[in-house]
Amino acid sequence: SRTMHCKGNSCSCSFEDYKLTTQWLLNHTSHRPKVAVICGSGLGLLADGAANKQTFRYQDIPNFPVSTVAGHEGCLVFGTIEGTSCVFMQGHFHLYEGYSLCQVTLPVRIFKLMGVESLLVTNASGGICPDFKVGDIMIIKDHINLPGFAGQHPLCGPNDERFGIRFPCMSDAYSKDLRRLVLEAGLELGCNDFIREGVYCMVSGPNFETIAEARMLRILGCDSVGMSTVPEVTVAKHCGLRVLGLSLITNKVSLDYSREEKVNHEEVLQISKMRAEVLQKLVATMISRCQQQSINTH
Ligand SMILES: O=P(O)(O)O[C@H]1O[C@H](CO)[C@@H](O)[C@H]1O
Ligand code: HPA
Repeated sequence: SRTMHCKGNSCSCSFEDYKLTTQWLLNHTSHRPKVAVICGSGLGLLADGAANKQTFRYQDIPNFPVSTVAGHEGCLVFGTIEGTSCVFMQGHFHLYEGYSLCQVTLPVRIFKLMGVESLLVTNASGGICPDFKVGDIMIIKDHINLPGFAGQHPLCGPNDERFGIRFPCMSDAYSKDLRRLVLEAGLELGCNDFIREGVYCMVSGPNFETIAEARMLRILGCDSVGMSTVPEVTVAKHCGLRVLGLSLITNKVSLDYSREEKVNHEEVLQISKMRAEVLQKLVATMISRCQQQSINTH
């Protein structure tokens, strides 16, 4: 059943909804993932390196939304990378698809209930920082939740203490340790000259920004802009997951009326494909290292 209860901007899936899906997955797979990876637009290939794969289509998983956007396969893939059990979402959900933010973030809470400890989120975004180039990988240092400012927030509605507290702290949403580890991994893999760090801003989409909007975002301190990730990260932080965010700069956002380039989704997917292999190596390295670090610190 697809039993989400949404009233206005307050959405709540009941604990039983999350439990039902979790139990269904636990009954259908023997994998017990410790790390979850959300693959952004065109980045489903990140799951390719996993061994002992078991794939479920979103439409076959009870309560799961389905992907409606090109570049999002709509599959949940369990597997292992260097002995670490993990799960990949090949495709994630967006506000612009018409989903409520509790549907968008439903998988995160299911991962938590399955025993996941770390979440690696990836996405495609437009570069606002003038120093960024197409193909750069931006480690997300922080975010701006623009829809959240307007009340489109996944934690609106009754708070379920079984997941987390009413007023979660967000000043440390992106783990400092994981950011350091990914910088080290990037250096070892020889991709440090296109790894950056910055602030990601979420807009609802689905249109790309006007030039005036892009200029506003730059003044607000945004380095890149996209239409996803922030709800999932917020819900992950609320329920105590460690988070790493990697944003692939697929286009430069126009900040200037004299520029003629016009962004489109095909270009976004093309750049994602181009960088998928290197991102795959980075993500694979991070899966084993972040789990190792988590074992060492507990
Ligand atoms: O889904 P992610 O990786 O964020 O992709 C980005 O690219 C798409 C637009 O081309 C939007 O979905 C935007 O959010
Ligand atoms: N704007 C918003 N979302 C995006 C962009 C962009 O320029 N590129 C990829 N996702």
